[in-house]
Amino acid sequence: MSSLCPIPELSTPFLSKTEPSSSSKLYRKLLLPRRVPSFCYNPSRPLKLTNALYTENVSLPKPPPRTASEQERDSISLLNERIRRDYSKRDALSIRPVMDSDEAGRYIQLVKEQQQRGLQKLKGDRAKDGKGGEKGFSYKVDPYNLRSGDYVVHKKVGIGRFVGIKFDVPKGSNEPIEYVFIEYADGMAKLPVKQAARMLYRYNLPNETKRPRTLSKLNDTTVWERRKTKGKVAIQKMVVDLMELYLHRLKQRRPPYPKAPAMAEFVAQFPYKPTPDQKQAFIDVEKDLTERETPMDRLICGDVGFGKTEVALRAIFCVVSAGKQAMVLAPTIVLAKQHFDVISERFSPYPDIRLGLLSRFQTRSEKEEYLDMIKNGHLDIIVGTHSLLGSRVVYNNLGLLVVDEEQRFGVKQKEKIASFKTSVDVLTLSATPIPRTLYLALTGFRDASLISTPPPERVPIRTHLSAYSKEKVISAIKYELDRDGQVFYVLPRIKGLEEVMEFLEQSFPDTEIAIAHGKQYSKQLEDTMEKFAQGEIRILICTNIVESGLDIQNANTIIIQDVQQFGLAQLYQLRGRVGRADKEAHAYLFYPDKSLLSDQALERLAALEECCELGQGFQLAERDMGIRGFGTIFGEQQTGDVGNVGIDLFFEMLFESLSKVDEHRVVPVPYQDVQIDVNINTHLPSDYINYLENPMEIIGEAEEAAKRDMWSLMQFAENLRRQYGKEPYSMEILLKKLYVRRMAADLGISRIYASGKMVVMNTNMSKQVYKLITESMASDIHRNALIYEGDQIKAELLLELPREQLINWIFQCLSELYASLPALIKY
Ligand SMILES: Nc1ncnc2c1ncn2[C@@H]1O[C@H](COP(=O)(O)OP(=O)(O)OP(=O)(O)O)[C@@H](O)[C@H]1O
Repeated sequence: MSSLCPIPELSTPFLSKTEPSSSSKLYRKLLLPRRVPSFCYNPSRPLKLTNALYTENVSLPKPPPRTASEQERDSISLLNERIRRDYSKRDALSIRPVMDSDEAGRYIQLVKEQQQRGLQKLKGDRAKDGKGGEKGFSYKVDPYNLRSGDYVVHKKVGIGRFVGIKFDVPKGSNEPIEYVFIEYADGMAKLPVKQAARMLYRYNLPNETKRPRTLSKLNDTTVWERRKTKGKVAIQKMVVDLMELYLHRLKQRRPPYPKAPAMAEFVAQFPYKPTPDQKQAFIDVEKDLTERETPMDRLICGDVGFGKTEVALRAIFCVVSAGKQAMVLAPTIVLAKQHFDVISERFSPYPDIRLGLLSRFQTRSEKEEYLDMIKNGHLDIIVGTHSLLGSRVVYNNLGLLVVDEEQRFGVKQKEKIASFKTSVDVLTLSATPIPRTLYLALTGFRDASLISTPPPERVPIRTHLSAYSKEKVISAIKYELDRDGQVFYVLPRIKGLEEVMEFLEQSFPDTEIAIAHGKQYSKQLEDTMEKFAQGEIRILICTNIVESGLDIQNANTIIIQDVQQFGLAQLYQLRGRVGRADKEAHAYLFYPDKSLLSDQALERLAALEECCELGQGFQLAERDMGIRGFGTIFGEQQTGDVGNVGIDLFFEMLFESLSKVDEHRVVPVPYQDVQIDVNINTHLPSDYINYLENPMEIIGEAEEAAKRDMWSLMQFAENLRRQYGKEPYSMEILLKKLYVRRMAADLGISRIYASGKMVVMNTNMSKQVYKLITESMASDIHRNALIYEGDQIKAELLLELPREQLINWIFQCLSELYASLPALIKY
């Protein structure tokens, strides 16, 4: 038997303890050659050291393989893995705890007030609406608008399939009333129509036919409840990430820009009268730059062609006038070229402002020259694609980054863009319109300016919906070519493009026609697009790759074949390709044959035809846009959670979560103030102590790591295991106690003690937070044992547990509570 050796405890003296036999295998590792120097965890450089350990991994003594049961019961590893997952996600978002709770409290209040103003405006809008009804999003369905087969969501029961509406006689009456019949996995439900209108949500967007994984069960709603909770927590996490990013950004500092004296002149050179939304956006951006001390991170959101560019140009002028550089980032070289041309033109009266376009079509030496000019500050405005984000591009004095269509960049590039946000001002332009409702609800979370009205002289696009006919295609194209315009011809698939090409080449033999689709080599595609932009190609036969981006004022006819295969939002975006100047534009929507379309599809298309007024189509597609807009604002968090609960409930939960952001806040307790009154007196086996070499130091470092934060503690435990193998039971309990204290501190629990079968945790946690946390707990065992009473969380156990088992129980219970922490604001 191992001899036992007392070690100074963390807070209580060690107790002699015999190791359980199951862990005796673990001691085999003690026979392995020892690593010299001994465990070298350096509390002042924990991250660096971990990396070093990672890379040195090969030279470490390998712990003996662990049995399945050892692995299974290793709750520390499970917790560590989860923490690592959560942290790496937060790391990618550059979220770091940066403020104390008072400071955070003030910011949260600020965000809350801004949001309240947004919601107030929304109410005002509704009043203006005159009907008192909701404009924009309305969550509930009108049962009479449902089609047999549509998926619906009942908040209490879950996802079912709508069958129909029929008269039936309710119990205890002989008057038949109308019922909505819904099929569930285990039977049919009927709901009086009035009730259905209150209780039902749609699962899909109007023209989507996504199938849910399963239908819910009428007689067992537990699965549905779980899904709903999962959805709620996921949404809550997104909101918190957004909030934390915002708080983080508000901490950054830079001196405000001086108001450029030449600005008035620059403004006067804009040839148009700005729309009211543009005016507001100009004011917003100017305030961000010249009045605020935090770098700007503003989104300019508006439909294609609504005049976002001028907002960016004025920001550039302000920054460049102060002697700083501005970078304009576009997702493709064609768009970069487009921006370059516009900027060159607008800045032509200012020859001192030097402008460059970095493109991969440049020769190596040209590129080198450009890079040198950027580095030496000889270029003031640099336009280009993601190549501008590369490490070879060294800026001299970068002040502003303008990003066009950020959602079209890759993950790595977005991360790079995010990293700029802490030091330079960033203006993001997005052509994904955000529904006003969503925008207002999000006010306070992200700075955005909405341009929702088109420039005045824009002429509505004339939309023509009909069955496909070659004659109609020819006459539409002929009309456009005769007025020297250009034509987009869009098909839903690559297959079929060639066939259209043949037909058009025969009909218009002297016209330059080309094909563009996403599977082409990028060089070929960009060449084609460039030629189309230059007017060399007159007809572009393409897939929906033209859906966003291109601004070709001379292309004013778009033909969309097999229109039934496109989503409403897609059609809306596609149609927006044309009508970007003051010429009347035409959109021809062709379906193959009426008999092949469902009534429903036809009705929806007809709605698109009727909504030809500018902005009206937008209203029609608003809900659909909501999801994209949401992605734009949130940086495309996975909206996979939509599938769990359906679209309408998702948005309802989102709005609820947004409006309750300050309620979901946990104020951590300083680690030193947390009292764990469960006396564990353990002795570590002497073999292990000998093996550790410097056990007292290691224990001290463990405590230091726990004091610092969860990440450090996790790293400490992982390093310990990597170096010395899985610890013996007594050390595991010791570590668990540290974890318990750390988790308690983060959860706002100041004291944990046991009194008979009762475990009591004193906490500052609010009831709402407690509810959110416990609802999302994975195991019923812990959840069912917990009760919230004022400032205490209590658990009644079945029997009084021995102290080590009690620590195990508390460790498990807190680990589960801790899993919800990412969904909470933690300052
Ligand atoms: N207030 C205005 N009145 C009339 N025309 C305007 C106005 N503002 C901008 N324009 C013109 O409208 C056209 C489209 O504007 P702009 O390119 O800025 O749109 P955008 O919102 O940036 O679109 P995209 O998403 O394609 O980049 C340009 O030719 C621009 O000069």
